[in-house]
Amino acid sequence: MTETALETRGITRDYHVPGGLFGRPRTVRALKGIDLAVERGKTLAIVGESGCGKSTLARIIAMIDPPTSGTLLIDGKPIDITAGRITPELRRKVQMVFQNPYGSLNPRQKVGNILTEPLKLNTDKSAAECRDLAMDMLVKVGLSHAHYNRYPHMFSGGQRQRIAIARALILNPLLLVLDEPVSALDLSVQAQILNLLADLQDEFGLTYVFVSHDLSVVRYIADDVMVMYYGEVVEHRSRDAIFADPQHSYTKTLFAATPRATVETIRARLAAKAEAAL
Ligand SMILES: Nc1ncnc2c1ncn2[C@@H]1O[C@H](COP(=O)(O)OP(=O)(O)OP(=O)(O)O)[C@@H](O)[C@H]1O
Repeated sequence: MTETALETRGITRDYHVPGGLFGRPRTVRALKGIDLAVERGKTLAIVGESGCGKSTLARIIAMIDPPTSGTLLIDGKPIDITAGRITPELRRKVQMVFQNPYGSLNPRQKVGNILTEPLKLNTDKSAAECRDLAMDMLVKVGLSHAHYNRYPHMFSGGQRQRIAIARALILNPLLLVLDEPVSALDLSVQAQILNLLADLQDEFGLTYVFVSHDLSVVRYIADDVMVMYYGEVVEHRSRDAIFADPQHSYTKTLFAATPRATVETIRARLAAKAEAAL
């Protein structure tokens, strides 16, 4: 195990766009040489406007898509993402949580199956052991054993995202790539999921790459913040430094254009709710 859970060196990604009726085929360079490193147990937030390349980078880090050039290193080892080269052991180390908890869970599978399937496919644990691990994980993400035999449609958005997080954690990964994991949720539910992610990070020593366009969320969850603009990194510093004194003109514009509720507001609402319930 290395101290650097994730590193990228000069990652680029081109998309080939076929020509339309009048246009010629062209190549879009979505990532223009991304260098980053994330220490074990830390959270790197990636921010930037729509289309700057956040999701493209997230999918490369999660080994879902290959880069056009450059190197991805997981736990210090360079990864070859071409078909068939990712071993189950490597696949296990990086898991992804998506924005939409409604679309990312198979509606035909019970929660128990959703959680035990990765264990059955990737480990040689018995059915009973898989079931016990899934039950434990349900409790760790704030659900209960009674949820094991229910279907995803029987849950709220926040609960579904808890199931998606449980599925991501069941194989004991090193790194979670979270692509806008709370942006489809109500503000108070967002705060609950962010608190859960923070608790799980402490408990399991997880490393997070957290993609978000919401700076109040980033301020709450991140250790470091990387700002992207048209496929390039324009600023990458500690959260406190970047929020106190953004250096790049694009970062300044981005931060100035964010009148969203702060996490302090979310927290205050949660506290008020809890008080009201007493
Ligand atoms: N499959 C694709 N084919 C062609 N171009 C693509 C494809 N996927 C992404 N792109 C382009 O690559 C660039 C980066 O897109 P990407 O989705 O990574 O950005 P993003 O920052 O995640 O945006 P959003 O916040 O809207 O998801 C954009 O110009 C986008 O149009």
